[in-house]
Amino acid sequence: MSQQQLRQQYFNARASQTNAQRQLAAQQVSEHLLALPELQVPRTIASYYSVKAELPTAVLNEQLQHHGHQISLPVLHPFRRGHLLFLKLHSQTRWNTNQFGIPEPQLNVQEVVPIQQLEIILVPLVAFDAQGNRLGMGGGYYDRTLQHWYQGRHQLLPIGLAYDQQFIDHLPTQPWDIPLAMVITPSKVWDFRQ
Ligand SMILES: Nc1nc2c(c(=O)[nH]1)N(C=O)[C@@H](CNc1ccc(C(=O)N[C@@H](CCC(=O)O)C(=O)O)cc1)CN2
Ligand SMILES: Nc1ncnc2c1ncn2[C@@H]1O[C@H](COP(=O)(O)OP(=O)(O)OP(=O)(O)O)[C@@H](O)[C@H]1O
Repeated sequence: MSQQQLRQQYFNARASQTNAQRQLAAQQVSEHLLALPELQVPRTIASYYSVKAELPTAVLNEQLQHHGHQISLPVLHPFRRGHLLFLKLHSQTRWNTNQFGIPEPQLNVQEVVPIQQLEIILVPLVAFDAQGNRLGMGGGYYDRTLQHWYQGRHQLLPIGLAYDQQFIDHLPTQPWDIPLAMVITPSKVWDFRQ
């Protein structure tokens, strides 16, 4: 099956969840995440603003903040095409909608969190496999973000958030794909680190 056919199939799997299933799944994923040893001290975390059929992050982001973690959200880079910036989320955050219809904090250099400072990055995905490979929306945004992390040697834990139905045994990989360290679903915490 082609990458595009896989994306369509798993896009449909994600979309088939009812609202009640989505909220329950988000709560279960949130509990697994907050229980990780890595989150027992305050962390600098990049999350995402969920849209459409994605695993909802609104409650999760609030709970993370409530536990003392600093949350930032992705913003499409104004001139580096295909790249993301991460901006702090707080009660005064002003919002824009990007070209994909996704809300993002208004660009303000003072709110930018350099990738090198991020400790954990929560990644949306369409499908993931048993090696931690990820199929995304096809923009390559997270591949580019994680590549920065790979090249610098700083610690960053990329964690995918997903429904159980997004699992596939084996995804075809591309040379630029960088595997996730973990994926959290309602029923399981997948840890792909040795
Ligand atoms: N919530 C969320 N934020 C995110 C991502 C994501 O996947 N989810 N991204 C992950 O990279 C980045 C944005 N990348 C994107 C890349 C492509 C499309 C896209 O092709 N959208 C289709 C609509 C798909 C649909 O039918 O819902 C489009 O605009 O035609 C969207 C986001 C950064 N922020
Ligand atoms: N590190 C990189 N450097 C240059 N180009 C890249 C890099 N990563 C990805 N790309 C380009 O981005 C395009 C989309 O990649 P891919 O289909 O793997 O995206 P994705 O991981 O599904 O999307 P996203 O991360 O936005 O959710 C590819 O065609 C590739 O050319």
